[in-house]
Amino acid sequence: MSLSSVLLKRLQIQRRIIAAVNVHGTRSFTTMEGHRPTIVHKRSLDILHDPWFNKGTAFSMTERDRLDLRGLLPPNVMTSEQQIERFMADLKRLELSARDGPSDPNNLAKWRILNRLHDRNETMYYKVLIDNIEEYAPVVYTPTVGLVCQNYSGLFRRPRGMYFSVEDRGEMMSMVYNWPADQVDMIVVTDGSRILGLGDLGVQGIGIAIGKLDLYVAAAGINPQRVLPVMIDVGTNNEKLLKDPLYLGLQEHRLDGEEYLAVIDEFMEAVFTRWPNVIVQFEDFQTKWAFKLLQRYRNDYRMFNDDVQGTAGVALAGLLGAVRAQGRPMIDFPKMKIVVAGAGSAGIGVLNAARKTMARMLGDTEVAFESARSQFWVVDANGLLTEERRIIDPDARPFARKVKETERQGLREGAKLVEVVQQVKPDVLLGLSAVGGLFSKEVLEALKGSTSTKPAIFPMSNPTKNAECTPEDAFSIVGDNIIFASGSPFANVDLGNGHLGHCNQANNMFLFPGIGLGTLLSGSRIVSDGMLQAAAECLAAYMTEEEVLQGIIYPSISRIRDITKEVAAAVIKEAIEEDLAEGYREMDGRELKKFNEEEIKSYVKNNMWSPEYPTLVYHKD
Ligand SMILES: NC(=O)C1=CN([C@@H]2O[C@H](COP(=O)(O)OP(=O)(O)OC[C@H]3O[C@@H](n4cnc5c(N)ncnc54)[C@H](O)[C@@H]3O)[C@@H](O)[C@H]2O)C=CC1
Ligand SMILES: CC(=O)C(=O)O
Ligand SMILES: [Mg+2]
Repeated sequence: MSLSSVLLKRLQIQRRIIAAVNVHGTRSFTTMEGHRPTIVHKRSLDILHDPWFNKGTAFSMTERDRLDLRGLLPPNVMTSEQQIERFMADLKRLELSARDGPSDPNNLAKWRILNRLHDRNETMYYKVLIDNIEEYAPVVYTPTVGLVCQNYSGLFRRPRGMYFSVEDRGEMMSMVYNWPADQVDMIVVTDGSRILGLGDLGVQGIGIAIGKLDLYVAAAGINPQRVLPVMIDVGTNNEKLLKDPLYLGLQEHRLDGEEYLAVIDEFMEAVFTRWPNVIVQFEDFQTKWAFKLLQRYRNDYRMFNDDVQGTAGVALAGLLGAVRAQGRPMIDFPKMKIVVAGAGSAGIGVLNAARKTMARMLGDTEVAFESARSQFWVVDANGLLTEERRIIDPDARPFARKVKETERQGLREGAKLVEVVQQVKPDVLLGLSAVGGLFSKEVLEALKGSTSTKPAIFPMSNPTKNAECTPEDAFSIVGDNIIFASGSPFANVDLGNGHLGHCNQANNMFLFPGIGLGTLLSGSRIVSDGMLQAAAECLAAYMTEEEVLQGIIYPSISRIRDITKEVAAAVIKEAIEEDLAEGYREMDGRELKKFNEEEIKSYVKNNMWSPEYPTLVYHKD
């Protein structure tokens, strides 16, 4: 063979590799692509400073030669296992030095160490997170992420994600091209106006978008090169931040009305123009805007609101679990008496979903829908919500109790939570109020009068300090025979009789990653109500009868990758049934529609990214 034909042959091979990589993106889906190398367009220090490609001391000698890395790393080549061993020893050192167990400053220090790893080597970061998800989800996600957001100005080192501000009006369409990835699958966007139960944290809310996307990678196997955390800075109404000289965001009051909508509209148009297949998750927008934005965009864009829709599905799964845990059939759900404390985006989302499900079980008629309404008592900052309330948020209005009903029950407009619990004797007491300790000793004492054989207590507010009660209080005051599920994680409680009181975590993390992944892989242009319902039902059915009877109504977080896979498959199946599935990449919509349940599950599994180092090959731009 002549030299020119050898060169030609090489060029052809190289083109084939590049074509394959262009189809599949720069980082391999290991399960789909085996050991196909990844083509990179940089070398030397640029590689080491790029967390997407960096492997640190794990670069092999041949790779070091190929990528001009010789001399830039210590000579000892390590395996990824050795690297993680070294890293974990560093992380664990904190625990050894904390005599009184993990405290807040300790968790912040852990977040810092993990964040530094995230900055320098993404593959290793996600391997650590996935392999130790139970231990570190509470650090990268709730509760510690709340503390991180509160302290973000001090913790900020390297930027992550994109920031769009009021000052960028008219520029967003071009700004999106500053992001280096040609493909983005998942955006989590916040305006920082209601971060967990911590209120308006302005630009510092970016931390929650980062934390949610960490779960997208760890639980749903979304490729970390294709996620984008976004902060839309329209100012803040947090007076402390407005005066703080170290604050990183715009120091002006929040934009409102049409001007605010114009900024969000511009952002949506820009991201969907550059990445038409992206999914946008709205996160922690104040209630005032959460519903309006959802209605504005949900029929035209691939988007959903996690606090309204994700939380609704997770709570619904828990409510159905609570029925099963009493040994009753699911069909008894419409008989449950439910007191909800909190009528914000999360509370109203849950109420709507639960009412619709009850109505469906009762025959799906208007009469059924009306009758389901009477199973709910809503208590907000002004007490029991009735039709006598002078100003009612339109989204909460359908849940205002009728005056006559209220009188019959010995209640009245504005009645206190404790009175409502005393009179109603509910099966479920659910908190989405963001008020820590709201389920006080008196409220829990009142719940002892519940007509349920196993009352359910759901203090769902985040982070931990905002939980409406602790499991210790719930079990010690109401008794051992309860179901407990909180938004942030708590350790199981020693009941002192050889038994443990099980603490479930009722958090939308069990749904949003699967909703996002399922929508992505189905290729549906919208996130339909049916897809969300399918996700909730999948979570509700995930726990076995035996587990549920023991009060275990949600999976342990160690199973989050598995439940996410199941949820994603359920979402795809529903998208197919609703004729919404258009396919994803090489998977044509028509092909997808032929899949049976098992085939859908393996399709999901095969498309989940795993943190393994690909072999890197340099190619000039
Ligand atoms: N576990 C989970 O997956 C989720 C938990 N959440 C949590 O839910 C909480 C609320 O979120 P949003 O609804 O968006 O907030 P929001 O601020 O819009 O709503 C709070 C609601 O609580 C009510 N409230 C305030 N004080 C009260 C009191 N003393 N008694 C009864 N109600 C009272 C307010 O009137 C309002 O209706 C936050 O802590 C958030 O972290 C939100 C989404 C998901
Ligand atoms: C979990 C969550 O989304 C929240 O607390 O806002
Ligand atoms: Mg949220």
